[in-house]
Amino acid sequence: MITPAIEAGQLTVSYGGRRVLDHVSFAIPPGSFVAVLGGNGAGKTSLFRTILGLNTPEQGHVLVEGQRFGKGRMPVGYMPQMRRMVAGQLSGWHMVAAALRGRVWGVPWYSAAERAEVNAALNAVDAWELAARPVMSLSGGERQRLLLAQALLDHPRILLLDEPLASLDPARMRETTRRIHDLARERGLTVLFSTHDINPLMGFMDHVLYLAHGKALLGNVDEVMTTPALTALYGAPVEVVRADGRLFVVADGGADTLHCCDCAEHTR
Ligand SMILES: Nc1ncnc2c1ncn2[C@@H]1O[C@H](COP(=O)(O)OP(=O)(O)OP(=O)(O)O)[C@@H](O)[C@H]1O
Repeated sequence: MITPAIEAGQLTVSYGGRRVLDHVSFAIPPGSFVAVLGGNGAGKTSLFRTILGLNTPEQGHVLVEGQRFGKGRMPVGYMPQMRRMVAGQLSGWHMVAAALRGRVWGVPWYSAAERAEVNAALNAVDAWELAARPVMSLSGGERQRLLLAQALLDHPRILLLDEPLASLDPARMRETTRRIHDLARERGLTVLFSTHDINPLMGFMDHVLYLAHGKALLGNVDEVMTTPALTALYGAPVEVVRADGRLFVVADGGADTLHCCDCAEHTR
């Protein structure tokens, strides 16, 4: 049997007794491109942080290529949500370089191999022109590219990307998704890609991992994005609507769009 890239077994994550993930189990096949969906507070970031070993599960486990985190070097690149990013006078190049493994903050010397690795990561996301610019002068989309370059350092086999489409306009969402998809296919990477809008990922993702009310459902788009499947997951009536070739998940009553088009670009 092929070892899953990521496997959760009865995974339970709580904060102060409040369960965010409640006995969640799934197995992500290696090399797959997975959209991680769910409304605000559904637990997407918590899941990523648990995979990275930054949260300790209350119960259950999560395995990366069959191992618990901390057992040897983990092949995982992480792109955090941009709102957690601290921008400053640092140039784009130095911001990416700061994420090199084993770097001591503030030490300005880089080996030739480290410089080559940073340059390669910047080139891979087409961000070479951002290398000399102060991060604080960059647009949201440009900062996203630097965060993605950071995640590519150290040759990961798995990428955890936390809302890489936040703050992008609709055309850029599609372009960014395509860039990540093509890069992942070229390198054989497994990608977990959290987003509030599934539509820019249409045609790119292999699976959807949908989180709601502490539970998770993994499958392909046609299995997960159905009214019965999501109603069962939420434990309350929701409707999956297709309109103009786009997918919407709407709570019963119509007013509350749970994800997709709750992003600023689509609610204006
Ligand atoms: N360190 C923490 N301490 C206490 N509660 C936390 C902590 N981290 C997250 N939470 C809570 O856990 C829940 C899940 O948060 P999480 O950030 O994982 O959700 P998310 O799906 O990524 O949300 P969003 O789409 O809004 O980014 C939220 O209610 C959040 O307030």
